[in-house]
Amino acid sequence: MTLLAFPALDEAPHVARLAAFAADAVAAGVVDRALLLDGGSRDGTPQLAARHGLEVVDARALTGGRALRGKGDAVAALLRTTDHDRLVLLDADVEGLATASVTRLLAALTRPVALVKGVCRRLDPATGTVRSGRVSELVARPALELLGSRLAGLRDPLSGQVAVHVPSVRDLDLHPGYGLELSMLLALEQRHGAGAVAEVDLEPIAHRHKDVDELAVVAREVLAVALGAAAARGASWRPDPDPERP
Ligand SMILES: O=c1ccn([C@@H]2O[C@H](COP(=O)(O)OP(=O)(O)O)[C@@H](O)[C@H]2O)c(=O)[nH]1
Ligand SMILES: O=C(O)[C@@H](COP(=O)(O)O)O[C@H]1O[C@H](CO)[C@@H](O)[C@H](O)[C@H]1O
Repeated sequence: MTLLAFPALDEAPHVARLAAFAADAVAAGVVDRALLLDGGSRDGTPQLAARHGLEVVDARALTGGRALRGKGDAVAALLRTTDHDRLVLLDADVEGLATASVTRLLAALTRPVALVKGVCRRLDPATGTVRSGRVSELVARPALELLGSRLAGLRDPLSGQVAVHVPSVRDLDLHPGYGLELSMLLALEQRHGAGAVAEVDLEPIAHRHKDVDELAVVAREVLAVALGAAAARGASWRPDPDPERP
């Protein structure tokens, strides 16, 4: 059984689109259930979703009322409590995807793959060019390279558009905030090898772009995961300082 969830914190402007997306995906039989995973919105997101007929799960109810520490905390709570064996996550603010994107993610979720990352090329409306996310380019991929991870070859390591095999990821040690994506990659690689992760191309997307101050918070949390992984490798581990240079 397959669940589609939109992790959302204060995403009211996107709710009508998400409700229509969810209805289409269920009607097409691509997923069995779809819901908005609310992380404690204060802008009326859950109420608006309910009015549009989109099921809402308050992530705080999944943690016994404990305050949430971020997206990773909400997603981990859903992973621990769902009885669906496949979960598709799509960021609530990402526009440009279609039901076919979900189909493509799920089609690649066959053993030994436990996590399929959707490559989300950002469409820059000003120039018409596409690129990956800034934290992916500047923090996550360099960190994966320095850690010697085979996953450094991923094109969009921090993509929030993913399909996962729930039993393979539900007890992984996941970062409670924006480090969720990198922590899931590294924990899966450690347990099952890099072959547990696959990537598929999705449509070019548009989403809200944080300014540098906001993005620094994301980068810090992603870096915290990388530093934790480095520490776990022990004193004998040394990064190759110039892995890319001739
Ligand atoms: O505490 C949080 C923070 C973010 N999000 C959601 O996680 C997704 C990705 O977050 P955001 O857009 O802030 O990250 P970005 O993609 O801009 O780095 C979005 O759907 C957010 O609404 C969440 O559910 N809980
Ligand atoms: O990669 C990134 O730099 C950020 C921001 O992307 P942009 O440079 O604003 O397109 O977005 C990603 O990282 C977040 C934190 O892990 C994820 O939650 C997003 O889904 C992902 O798109």
